Amino acid sequence: MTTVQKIKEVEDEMARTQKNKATSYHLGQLKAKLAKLRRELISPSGGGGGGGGIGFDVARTGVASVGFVGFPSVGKSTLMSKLTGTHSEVSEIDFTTLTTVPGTVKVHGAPIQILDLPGIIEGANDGRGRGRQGKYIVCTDNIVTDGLMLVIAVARTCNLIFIVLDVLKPLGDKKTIQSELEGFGIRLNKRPPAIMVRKKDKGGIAITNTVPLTNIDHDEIKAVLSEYKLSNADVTIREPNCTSDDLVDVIEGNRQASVLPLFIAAHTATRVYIPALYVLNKIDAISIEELDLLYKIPNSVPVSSKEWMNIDELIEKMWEALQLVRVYTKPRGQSPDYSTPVVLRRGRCTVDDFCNTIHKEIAKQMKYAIVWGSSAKHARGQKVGLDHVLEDEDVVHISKR
Ligand SMILES: Nc1nc2c(ncn2[C@@H]2O[C@H](COP(=O)(O)OP(=O)(O)OP(=O)(O)O)[C@@H](O)[C@H]2O)c(=O)[nH]1
Ligand SMILES: [K+]
Ligand SMILES: [Mg+2]
Repeated sequence: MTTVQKIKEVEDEMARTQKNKATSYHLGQLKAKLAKLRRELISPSGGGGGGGGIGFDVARTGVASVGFVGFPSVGKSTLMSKLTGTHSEVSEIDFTTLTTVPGTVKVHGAPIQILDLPGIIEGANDGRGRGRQGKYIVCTDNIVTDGLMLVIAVARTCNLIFIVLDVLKPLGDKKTIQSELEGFGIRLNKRPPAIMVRKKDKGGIAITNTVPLTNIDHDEIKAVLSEYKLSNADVTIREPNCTSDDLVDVIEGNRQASVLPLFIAAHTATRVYIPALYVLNKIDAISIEELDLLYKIPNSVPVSSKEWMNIDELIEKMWEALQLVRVYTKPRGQSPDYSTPVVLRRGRCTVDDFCNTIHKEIAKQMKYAIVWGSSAKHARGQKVGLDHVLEDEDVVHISKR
């Protein structure tokens, strides 16, 4: 049986099983099994097609990347071509784009890589998906690429995902795409669950919760743990409305950190937490009243790629979601260089990060730095060390020994 067939079997069994007290242990086991099988599918050795080939290893440029994910013909390539000036084939025929097409757009001085991707579809039996594992296959010349695996593999490495939707098609598509990505460890607009699992040598399973357990019970927790062969562990749950999926995420997320005791902090290994924007395309084809309703969808931006409507708002939202920090260099006795900012990411924007981005020797040579801008205490500039956290549009002078 292939991994895909095994996944299908577990999914079917989960669909057949009603959630109640008597089944919660069994459901917990199934959840964990499913997570393990999906991981197998995306790992290079898993034979799922996730391990490379055309389009998987695009040269990465720019300071951050945005991947375009959506069903066929929603207008991904139209948007990408117009944003970046790079040609990516457009047509009304589905599956026009067959591989990753990179382009670059400069936003507020920072080059951002845009990755146009093939359309993905749900389900197998509509005659379009053919080949290896039955699902989501795109064929080019003699090369067979597993389209979904390509999209998943590239999307996992992006700093932001645009889920592109066609406003003329049912917006339920949003849910479908989200759950496809979720199934492969991509968490959109979420943070790692506040759950800690600490492995011990003995003492069995001890569960502590600082919030009420509304969506998971002790049986289900134990079932998930036993699937991962954890028979002695302390589990601390601070996540409100924690589910067995959250628990699986945390355990899967830490799978590779085999050092004991095992402190399980997510956002490692197989779970990735990526911000997403829902780009509602083709608004040129709907009425103002319909447009008003669209504005109520969270994290969404209605646009028309073809008619270049509301693209400014899209670029601004993209900029905010990327959380980039531009820092301008000021050489001694000269004015700051505003033309080429050093671009850092929020959370990794200390003076040390700034130095290392320029050259790995600079931090060693630095005596102190002077910072002007919102992170500085005074307008005349503040003398700081390597630990100082910079803000967007700060100006920095590095004084060397
Ligand atoms: N009315 C309207 N049509 C659009 C818009 N954007 C794209 N289209 C049309 O939608 C069709 C599909 O556009 P593509 O850019 O090829 O779509 P895609 O999502 O890249 O498609 P695949 O690569 O096949 O997945 C084309 O006929 C475009 O001209 C838009 O904003 N408004
Ligand atoms: K198309
Ligand atoms: Mg396309």
